[in-house]
Amino acid sequence: MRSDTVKKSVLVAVGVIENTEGEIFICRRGAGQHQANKWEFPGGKVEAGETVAQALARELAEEIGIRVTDCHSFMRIEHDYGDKQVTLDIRKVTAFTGEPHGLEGQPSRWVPVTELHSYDFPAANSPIVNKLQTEAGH
Ligand SMILES: Nc1nc2c([nH]c(=O)n2[C@@H]2O[C@H](COP(=O)(O)OP(=O)(O)OP(=O)(O)O)[C@@H](O)[C@H]2O)c(=O)[nH]1
Ligand SMILES: [Mg+2]
Repeated sequence: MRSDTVKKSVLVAVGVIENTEGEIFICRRGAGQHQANKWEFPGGKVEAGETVAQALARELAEEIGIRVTDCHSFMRIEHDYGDKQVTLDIRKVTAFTGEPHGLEGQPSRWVPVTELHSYDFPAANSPIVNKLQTEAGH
């Protein structure tokens, strides 16, 4: 890449959705997607004119059919995959209506925080899993 070329980062709204048992909802990415077949926290790209909170609400309605009623900032991660640079703005979703399920045919499940490390997530996600485990006292 030429040294005067500035790589453009894709801003992504990501939801760490927690239930009352302290489990986290994760989905599996599709075979044709970037970071194919990895597990992820649901979310997607922030579109022009949207705030991160609006994008998160839209993505979680579209992908897993819930309505977010309470969330707060959890962390922000910049990561360069080489083929793509992403900025993940991660929000912890602590209240919602509806029961999350994969509306786009993607596998999904609730996972105890202590088991998250055994799932194959994109490399950018490691700090998220580490912070969740630290917060849970593990
Ligand atoms: N949703 C989500 N995206 C992630 C995570 N970790 C991570 O690196 N990403 C990256 O963020 C980027 C955008 O996410 P996305 O593919 O869900 O975007 P989207 O829902 O708008 O998808 P689309 O392009 O199929 O419409 C992808 O390059 C993906 O690899 C994660 O935990 N959740
Ligand atoms: Mg998505």
